[in-house]
Amino acid sequence: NGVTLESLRLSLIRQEDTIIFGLIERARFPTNSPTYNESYVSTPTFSGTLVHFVVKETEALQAKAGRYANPEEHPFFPDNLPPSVVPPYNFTEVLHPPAASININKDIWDMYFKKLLQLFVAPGDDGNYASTAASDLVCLQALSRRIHYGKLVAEVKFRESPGEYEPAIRAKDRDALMKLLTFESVEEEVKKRVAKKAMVFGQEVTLNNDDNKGKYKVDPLVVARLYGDWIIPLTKLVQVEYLLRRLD
Ligand SMILES: C=C(O[C@@H]1C=C(C(=O)O)C=C[C@H]1O)C(=O)O
Repeated sequence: NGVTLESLRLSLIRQEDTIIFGLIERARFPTNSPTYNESYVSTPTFSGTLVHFVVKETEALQAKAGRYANPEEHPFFPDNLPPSVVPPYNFTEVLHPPAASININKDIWDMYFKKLLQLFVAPGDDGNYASTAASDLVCLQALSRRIHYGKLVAEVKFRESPGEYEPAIRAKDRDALMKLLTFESVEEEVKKRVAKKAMVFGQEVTLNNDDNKGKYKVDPLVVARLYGDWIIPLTKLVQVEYLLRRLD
């Protein structure tokens, strides 16, 4: 049905733009720590941080609009989501059905708030907590989509050489699967390209073009590091999880 490793890689490349613009938008605001402080929100019906509140409420709305009927979308708070009010679209089934049980958004959430944020956001507080939470949501959804794309990538790799993957799947050998699905040269290209995109997208555009040399809205080296240390490893984790269920 037309899905190839090449077409999936092109989609991952396009998703880099979304992720980098998301980071640039979040970096407009300083840390704004009340966004992440449980004592800041007071309502009798919800206890948690403002960002938790915004993500949960937005997901409920988007679930009604049919967002999670798409197998490429994964909610951060899947419990008690309201049903969709729109008719189902007939998405082509590419994935092996047990794929639906894989959702590593808990890991993505922790990575984003405990590791990533402090690497590209300046300390400080400007009071824009609602906008801060909204831009965190955009980043989280873009990262989640990219990382769970690993399911499709793994399916295509499996179809290309089932004979190589099957023994490792039956042996539940995670290390062997990780080796099989890894393409180091592709990862190196990804890291270089995202650093370059961060330079291009994150420069100040002025008519007088020699003003802003070397000043970027998000540090290109940090973007490469986000990919190398977190985004790529989690995409590969999804691939391993998918492959382990591929013969169920
Ligand atoms: C996604 C792929 O699988 C692995 C993960 C990569 C990534 O997350 O960018 C890149 C190369 C592979 O090691 C791929 O092969 O394209």
